[in-house]
Amino acid sequence: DTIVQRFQDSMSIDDNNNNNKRHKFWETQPVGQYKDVGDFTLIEGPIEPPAPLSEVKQEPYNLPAAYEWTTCDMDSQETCDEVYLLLMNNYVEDDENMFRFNYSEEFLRWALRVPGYYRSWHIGVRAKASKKLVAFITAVPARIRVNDEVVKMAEVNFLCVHKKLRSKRLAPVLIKEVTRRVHLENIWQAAYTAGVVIPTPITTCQYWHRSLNPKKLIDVGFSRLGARMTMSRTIKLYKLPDSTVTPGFRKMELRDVPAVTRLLRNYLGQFLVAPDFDEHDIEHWLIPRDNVVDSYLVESPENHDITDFCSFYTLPSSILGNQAHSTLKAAYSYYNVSTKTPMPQLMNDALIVAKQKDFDVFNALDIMHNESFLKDLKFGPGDGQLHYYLYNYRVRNGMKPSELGLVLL
Ligand SMILES: CCCCCCCCCCCCCC(=O)SCCNC(=O)CCNC(=O)[C@H](O)C(C)(C)COP(=O)(O)OP(=O)(O)OC[C@H]1O[C@@H](n2cnc3c(N)ncnc32)[C@H](O)[C@@H]1OP(=O)(O)O
Ligand SMILES: CNCCCN(C)c1ncc(F)c(N2CC(C(=O)NCc3cnc4ccccn34)C2)n1
Repeated sequence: DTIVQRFQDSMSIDDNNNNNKRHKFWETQPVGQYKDVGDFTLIEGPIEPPAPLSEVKQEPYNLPAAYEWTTCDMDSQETCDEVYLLLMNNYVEDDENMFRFNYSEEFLRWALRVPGYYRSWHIGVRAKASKKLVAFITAVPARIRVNDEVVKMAEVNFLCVHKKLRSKRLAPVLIKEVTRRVHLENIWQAAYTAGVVIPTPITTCQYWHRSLNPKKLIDVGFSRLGARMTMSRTIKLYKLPDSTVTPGFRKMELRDVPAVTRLLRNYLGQFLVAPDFDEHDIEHWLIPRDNVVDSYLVESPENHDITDFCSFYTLPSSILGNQAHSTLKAAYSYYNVSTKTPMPQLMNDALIVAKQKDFDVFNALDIMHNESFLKDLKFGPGDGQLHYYLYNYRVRNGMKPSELGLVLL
C-alpha cells in the first residue's frame, strides 16, 4: 500500500464512472444513488413505501439557535416583498456570476398559489434577532404521470440560502423540513430541477437561446460576436418580421380552456414523464398574465378548431456589474403543441410576439419536440444544463430529454 497506490485510490473514479464526490446528505435520501446506475434489477416506482401519518415527525426540524421557521404568506404584500428581495439578491447565478434570476412578485404568486396549494409549504427561515428572512424553500402539489402511473407529487423550487449563510449545511435542513410538511399531507414523491449534479438525474437537458436583441446580448456578455461576423450582419441575421404569419394565430382566452386542455393532454400523453393537467390546472398555468406568462393558439379560420398552441414565461435576470443595462429580459419556452401548423412556423410566430414585447432572448430546453425547431430558428446551444430529479421514485435508466414533457419554473 504505497503512497502512490493511496494517491491513485483517492483519485480513482468509482466503479460506474460517476464523479466520486461524497454526498453526505443525498446518500441518506430515497433517491437513485450513483451505485444504482446500470442496475437493471431495480424496478420502476417508489423507492420507499408511504409511512403511517402517525410516524411522520410532528414538530419542525431543529435550526441553529439564532434562527426560526416562518411560513411565508404570499397573499401578504410585505412577505411577498421579502421573498422577492431574498431571491433577487441570493438566488441562482450563472457560473461567471454575470447574471442572477430576478423572478417578479407576480410571477412568484403565480408559481406558488397553484390549485390546491398549501401555505405551509412556502417555508422561510428568519434570524430571531432581526426577523430578517435568510432562507426559503417551496413546494406545490402536482399530479405527474410517470409512464402509466399518475402520482401525486410536490414540485420543489426556490431553494435559497442567503449568501452570508452558505456552506453551513442549512440546505439539508430546509429540504428535510419541506419533506416533512409534504409527508404530513400524505404525499411521498417530488419533482425538482437544478443546475447542479446531485444523486441522481433522471435526465439532463441542454438550454438553447434565440437572440432577439443581439446587440444588447453582446454588450452585456450573454453572447459573443460570431467569428467573421460584424454587428450589423449579426443584427440582420436575427431580424424577425413585424407581425405573425399564421392565419388564426391569437392570444388564448378563458373560453379556450376546454379545447386547449384537450389539445395539451393529448400531446403530453406521449412523454414518459409529464403533468396530468385538468381544466383548472390549464386555467391557472396558461391563461395569459402580463409579465408572467403568454399563451397563443391557432384557431382554424375554416372551422374554428383549435389546432396548435404555444406559450412562454417571463423570467428576467439582473445583469451584475454592467453600467448600460441592469436587466436581461428573457422568455422561456413553456408548453407548445402543433397538430396542423409546422412547429418551426408556430414557434417563429412565438419569437415574433416575444420580439414585439421587447424580450432580449428566447430560451428553450431540448425537451419534448423542441429539437424540431431549435436549429431551424437560429437557436444556439447555451452553457447551462438543467438536471431533472424525482424524489422517492425510480424511473428506468437512460431517459432522454425528448421523452420528458415537464417544465418547471
Ligand atoms: C416527498 C417530498 C420530498 C420533497 C423534497 C424533494 C427534494 C428537493 C431538493 C431541493 C430542490 C431544489 C430545487 C431548486 O430550487 S434549484 C435552485 C437552487 N438554488 C440556488 O442555486 C440559489 C443559490 N444557491 C443557494 O441559495 C445555496 O447554494 C443552496 C441553498 C442551493 C445550497 O446551500 P449551500 O450552498 O449553503 O449548501 P449547504 O452547506 O447548506 O448544503 C450542502 C448540501 O446541499 C446540497 N445542495 C446544494 N445545492 C442543491 C440544490 N440546488 N438542490 C438540492 N441539493 C443541493 C449539496 O449537494 C450538499 O449535499 P451533499 O452533496 O453533501 O449530500
Ligand atoms: C429550479 N428552477 C430551474 C429553472 C431555472 N432556470 C430557468 C434555469 N436554471 C438553471 C440554468 F442554468 C438556467 N439557464 C438558462 C440559461 C441561461 O440563460 N444562462 C445565462 C443566464 C442568464 N441569467 C441567468 C441566471 C442564472 C443562471 C444563468 N443565467 C441557463 N435556467
